[in-house]
Amino acid sequence: MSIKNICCLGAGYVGGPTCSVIALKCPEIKVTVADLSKDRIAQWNSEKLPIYEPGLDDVVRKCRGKNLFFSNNIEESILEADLIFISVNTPTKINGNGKGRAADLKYVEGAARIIADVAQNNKIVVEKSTVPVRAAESIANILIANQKPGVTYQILSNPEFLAEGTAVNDLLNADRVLIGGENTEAGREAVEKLCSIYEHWLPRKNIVTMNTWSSELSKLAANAMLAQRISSINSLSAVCEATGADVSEVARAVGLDSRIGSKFLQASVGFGGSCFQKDILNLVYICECLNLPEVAAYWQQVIDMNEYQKHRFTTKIIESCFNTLSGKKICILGFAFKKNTGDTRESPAIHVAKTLLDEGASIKIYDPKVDKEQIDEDLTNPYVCENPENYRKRISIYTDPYTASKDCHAIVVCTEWDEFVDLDYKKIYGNMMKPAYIFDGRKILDHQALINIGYHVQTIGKRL
Ligand SMILES: NC(=O)c1ccc[n+]([C@@H]2O[C@H](COP(=O)([O-])OP(=O)(O)OC[C@H]3O[C@@H](n4cnc5c(N)ncnc54)[C@H](O)[C@@H]3O)[C@@H](O)[C@H]2O)c1
Ligand SMILES: O=c1ccn([C@@H]2O[C@H](COP(=O)(O)OP(=O)(O)O[C@H]3O[C@H](CO)[C@@H](O)[C@H](O)[C@H]3O)[C@@H](O)[C@H]2O)c(=O)[nH]1
Repeated sequence: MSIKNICCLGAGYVGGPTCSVIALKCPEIKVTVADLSKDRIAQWNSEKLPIYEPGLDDVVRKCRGKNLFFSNNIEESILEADLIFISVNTPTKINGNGKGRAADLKYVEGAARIIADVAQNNKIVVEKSTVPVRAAESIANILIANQKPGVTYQILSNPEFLAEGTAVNDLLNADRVLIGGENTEAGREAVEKLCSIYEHWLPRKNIVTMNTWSSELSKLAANAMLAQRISSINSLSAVCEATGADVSEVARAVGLDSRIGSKFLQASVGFGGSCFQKDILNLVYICECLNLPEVAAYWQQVIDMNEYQKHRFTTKIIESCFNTLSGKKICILGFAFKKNTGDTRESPAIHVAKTLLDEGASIKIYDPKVDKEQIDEDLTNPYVCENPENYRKRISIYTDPYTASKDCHAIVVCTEWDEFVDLDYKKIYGNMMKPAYIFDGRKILDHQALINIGYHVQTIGKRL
């Protein structure tokens, strides 16, 4: 029997867009995205979705209320479903064993327990969250230990590779879909059923099936290798600054080798986002637990290089501004971890803002998609600052870049939003303190044009 009813536990950056695209491409399947959070579900059911993703509004508008539903009724959604995606968050543990490195599987476990409690008939349970290798075994253990008579489960691994800011396009045109399952008749049958969903819009050759543990590890490996490229080019950006080479030219030359390729070689203030750091730390932890310390140290270096890059960038700002920021006003352009998203998780802008605040500066922030409340939460939570009021009185948030930069000593570009490229930098210069500095952490501006206006310009991987 083919899949008629899908439920997804977790209406976040993955569950929401993934299920919206499934609903769009599989009109005969009822798709319900269920979440514990009342606020999040209310937003999914409103005109303003909880996440900003280009193209997502259209997809949701086409399907919502027809075959796509967002609900807090988790039990009912599970009861009705033939196939259940677990798409809950798997953050880095903040307490206990593996603190600061291991993935916290409490939400995955919670989801498995609800399924075990509620299920009355056979279910295919699909691990979509990014998890440590062999997590599917833990899910299976919970389900089997609580199994009701006549109910059977198949657990599949189906990691998600979408990137924020391009999620809809990534889902519609996925390079590959991975599906890991058991090599038994029932396992292969479950894999086929999941394949048939993706085959509504992707060619079969893009759907790769493998054993469950390979599928789980491939997700961590893909993120580790993508982040490794960024850390590699960022490490070379330091060499460029010290020698007079230009990292964009080096990246172009290296990327033209078809064995290397040109993607993910953009030097920057450092990578951010909810995945790279978390997933590499998870990989490092797994390697340590497997008694592979050399492998753990190898991947840890990708994170260390990212920290070094963020630190190098903020040090450059402080040193350029006569080694003191006390009483100075600095404008931060961009707070999201990359363009075309409002997500700020692990954004390098948080590191930049914190360092500038700790140096005594006042900061004026503009980002086209990040809410004021989010910035306040990011900069005043206990992991970032000890005295929120001391920070708050020196943070202001603006809805346009011209007011944000007025009377500032420096502008720091933290996110590569397209609109920052075409600002009227002459007008901005006129309203800034002199000497006026620009620190381009994303290498998106026309540096020579800025120098001609009168700015002091610094960027990554190039001496100006
Ligand atoms: N964000 C990305 O771009 C991305 C891409 C690929 C993979 N991933 C992985 O996908 C997973 C989800 O990431 P995300 O960014 O969507 O997280 P998120 O925090 O945006 O969303 C997770 C949602 O799960 C909900 N939730 C937690 N426990 C639940 C339960 N028992 N039942 C129902 N809902 C529950 C939370 O309330 C939250 O709304 C993570 O493992 C992440 O590593 C993320
Ligand atoms: O050449 C580059 C490419 C990216 N970045 C930065 O790296 C971070 C991550 O960017 P990106 O990978 O595009 O976005 P994510 O949404 O974090 O997506 C990554 O993490 C997801 C979650 O696991 C995976 O599904 C995706 O395949 C993987 O690309 C951002 O801060 C980017 O600015 C650079 O600095 N230089």
